[in-house]
Amino acid sequence: MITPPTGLDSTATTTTAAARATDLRKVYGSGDTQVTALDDVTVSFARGELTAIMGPSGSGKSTLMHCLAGLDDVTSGTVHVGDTEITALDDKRLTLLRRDHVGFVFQSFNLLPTLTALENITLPMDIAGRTPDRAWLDHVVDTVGLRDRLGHKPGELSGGQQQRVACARALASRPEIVFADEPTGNLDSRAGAEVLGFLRASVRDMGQTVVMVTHDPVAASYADRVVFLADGRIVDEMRDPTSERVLERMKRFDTAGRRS
Ligand SMILES: Nc1ncnc2c1ncn2[C@@H]1O[C@H](COP(=O)(O)OP(=O)(O)OP(=O)(O)O)[C@@H](O)[C@H]1O
Repeated sequence: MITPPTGLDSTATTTTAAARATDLRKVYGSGDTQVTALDDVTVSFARGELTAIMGPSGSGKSTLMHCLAGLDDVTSGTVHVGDTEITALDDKRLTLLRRDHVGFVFQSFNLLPTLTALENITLPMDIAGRTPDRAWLDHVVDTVGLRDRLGHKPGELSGGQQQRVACARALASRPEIVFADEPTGNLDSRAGAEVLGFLRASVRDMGQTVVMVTHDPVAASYADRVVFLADGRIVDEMRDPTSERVLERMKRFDTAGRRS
């Protein structure tokens, strides 16, 4: 196994969660239009695990991920990435933390069309003025199976290959944690399975930590753990999920009300 990513600070212990939220509250708007998207959420994401976040539409999944990743501010409560309380950082430090310690995979790939696959993969590090660790980059490229596609532009790649480029980009700088927002939402089931297999492998073989929002019970079955949200609260969790058990649990939201 390749050495797992290191913590944000050299004193971090391996028992520290890769990310955690405590009493997290997020309220949008005010007065009549006020929406409580997150209602005192406390949750922790252990290192070296793939966690899926599931729940009905509007339950707060994206808001939770955005707050955990420092992409959205919080109304109250705290978020830590490794040992760093990101809710206490000013904008400049938060930007640096996101750049250096957090990886992102989006539903829409978010690749630059004029750059090759390899240039897309190394772009965040190029911007940060960091030299990629060659051995690590090779390992990532081989794991995603892109070696013979590195010179291709996104338009010359299939959707699944583009998403694998996006995964490689997220992992190339060995972030503390990777957040994936519906990473298979735009892919057919075969390409989706490839991307999920790769995310799984990055956890198993590289010790990576991945948190993924998904609507798909099959995608969730790749996770070590599923966290279920409803009405902005964590209402359940499941370890070693199967797609059948996840589907059953999701059906209870439909039939027995959101807080079942
Ligand atoms: N920028 C915003 N302004 C106002 N309300 C918002 C905003 N973003 C989200 N919300 C509201 O917060 C709640 C949670 O939204 P969120 O997008 O986190 O849910 P979700 O579970 O990710 O939904 P979906 O599965 O449909 O993507 C919803 O009621 C939504 O309408």
